[in-house]
Amino acid sequence: MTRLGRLIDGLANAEAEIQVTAVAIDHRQVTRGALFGAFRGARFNAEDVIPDAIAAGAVAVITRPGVVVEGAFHIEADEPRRAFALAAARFFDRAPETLVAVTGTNGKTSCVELTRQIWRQLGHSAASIGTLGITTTDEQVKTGLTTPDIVTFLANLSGLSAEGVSHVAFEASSHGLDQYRTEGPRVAAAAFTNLSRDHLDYHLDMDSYFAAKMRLFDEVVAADGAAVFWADDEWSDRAIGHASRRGLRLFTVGAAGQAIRLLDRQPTALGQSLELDVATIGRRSVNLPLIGAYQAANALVSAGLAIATGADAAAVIDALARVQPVRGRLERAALTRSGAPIYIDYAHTPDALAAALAALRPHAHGRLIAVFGAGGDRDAGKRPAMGAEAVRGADMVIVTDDNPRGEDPALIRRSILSGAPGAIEMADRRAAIARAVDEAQAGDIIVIAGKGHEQGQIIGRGDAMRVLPFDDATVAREEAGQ
Ligand SMILES: CC(=O)N[C@H]1[C@@H](OP(=O)(O)OP(=O)(O)OC[C@H]2O[C@@H](n3ccc(=O)[nH]c3=O)[C@H](O)[C@@H]2O)O[C@H](CO)[C@@H](O)[C@@H]1O[C@H](C)C(=O)N[C@@H](C)C(=O)N[C@H](CCC(=O)O)C(=O)O
Ligand SMILES: Nc1ncnc2c1ncn2[C@@H]1O[C@H](COP(=O)(O)OP(=O)(O)OP(=O)(O)O)[C@@H](O)[C@H]1O
Ligand SMILES: N[C@H](CCC[C@H](N)C(=O)O)C(=O)O
Ligand SMILES: [Mg+2]
Repeated sequence: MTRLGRLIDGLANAEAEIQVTAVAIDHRQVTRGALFGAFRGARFNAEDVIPDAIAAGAVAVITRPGVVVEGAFHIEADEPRRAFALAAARFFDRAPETLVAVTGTNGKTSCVELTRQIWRQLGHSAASIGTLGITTTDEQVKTGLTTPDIVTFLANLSGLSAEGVSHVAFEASSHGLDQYRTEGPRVAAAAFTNLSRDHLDYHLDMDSYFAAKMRLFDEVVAADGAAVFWADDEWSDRAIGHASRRGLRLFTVGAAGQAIRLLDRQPTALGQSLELDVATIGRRSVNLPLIGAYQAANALVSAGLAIATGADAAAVIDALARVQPVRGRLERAALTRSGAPIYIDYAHTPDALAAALAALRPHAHGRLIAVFGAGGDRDAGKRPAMGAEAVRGADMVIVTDDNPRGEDPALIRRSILSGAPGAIEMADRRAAIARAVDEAQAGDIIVIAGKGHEQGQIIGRGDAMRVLPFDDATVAREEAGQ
């Protein structure tokens, strides 16, 4: 319980004394004494249910200007989601001391997980929040979204802090940034991995998509904070420009990086050796136990985040030699009877597919066989480009289903196939995996992309939506006879 005056500045005496017992953004979760944020969304307009929220006990309501609120104190704000987030952050009060955020089209989950692992090796109590859920040393709890809604986010940060977690890395998705899902607590450092086509169903064009991500550097990270950039992406310089204009401390990593320069990278059987030039400590060699250029990039961004928030650079670089693979990201799940390894990867964009195939290519003495699809009710324009990257990077391509949601799966496959001449179509994902297993010879590699850690196929939308249990790694093992 707290005074409204502690959550919102500049209130008159009477309003400042209103007692607030909870914060909510869904009218079905409003309890007596709640501060309610009523927002217009893509599917629902919560402004229509303000009377219900007040009947349920809301004592104050934040909305955009001009909305009618009767029977509770009304706070009008041009950016109501932001105003609510800032008030809610004060309500929850406590958050881990060191909070860092990662944005970018691909690599967010990998980076928050690797950053958590590095911190843990350095002896900190650390957690990550993102697509995999909330991960601590002891457990993983699912949230359903990459960036949870603001109330879930703040409540979890408060809970983690109460459990003694001092360091948290979280994924800032473009949807999350656009909807102010992570405002409020002090973010000490923010990182950018890369930008390529995804989510244009929501953001409409690449410039708007980029702009949504740049809010992380323009507004969310603390003014005296740090910004870590993968320097080798075609969008990196523009992103760095945002951080420079804000006066953030810059840490660039990669072949063009200043803080950690990647001098050389050589694949080894189970990983890769990296030659680095690290600011303040000089040249270092490290054996990273993860394969592929993209995983080296994510490891360096994660190292950058740890160093930028005060960790000892030499200890951080040493920690890279002991990181564990990230679930569903180039995870080696099974071996076929003919001896071909089967990898599971979460590539669901054209760029990610290219990166995953490039990562595996040096390890394939024979053919690279790719099995993948594309999600329904998501950016449709990426589908032919995913097909094109698959036929460019693999020797055999099998197009199948991946969460068709409310769309006709045959049309999704047809769209992918329009960019993938010569690809095989197999609607049923298990049958597609079985076909790949059947085809693979010794020396070949199979990659099953798009679902990574996911545990189901999402079919239908709205009330008709169902999730059929499906785990690529389990099916791969079963079809390989393991
Ligand atoms: C497009 C999108 O991002 N939608 C998310 C967003 O919706 P929205 O704000 O438009 O909400 P809405 O459902 O229209 O409702 C508007 C408001 O009314 C409230 N409400 C709603 C219903 C009701 O009965 N009463 C009520 O008060 C809601 O709490 C909300 O505040 O906020 C909702 C509540 O937090 C989310 O559930 C919803 O996620 C949908 C299900 C979703 O699929 N989101 C995906 C696309 C997403 O966010 N993905 C990103 C990136 C993925 C990645 O690349 O990793 C992610 O961060 O996960
Ligand atoms: N740095 C990178 N560069 C290019 N591709 C990458 C990079 N990191 C990851 N990928 C590809 O993207 C896939 C997803 O990686 P990850 O889950 O870390 O990204 P994400 O940004 O969290 O994705 P999402 O938007 O779904 O949350 C990987 O399986 C890989 O195929
Ligand atoms: N976070 C991403 C995951 C996509 C994974 C893929 N399996 C799909 O369903 O499209 C999204 O919601 O767009
Ligand atoms: Mg993610």
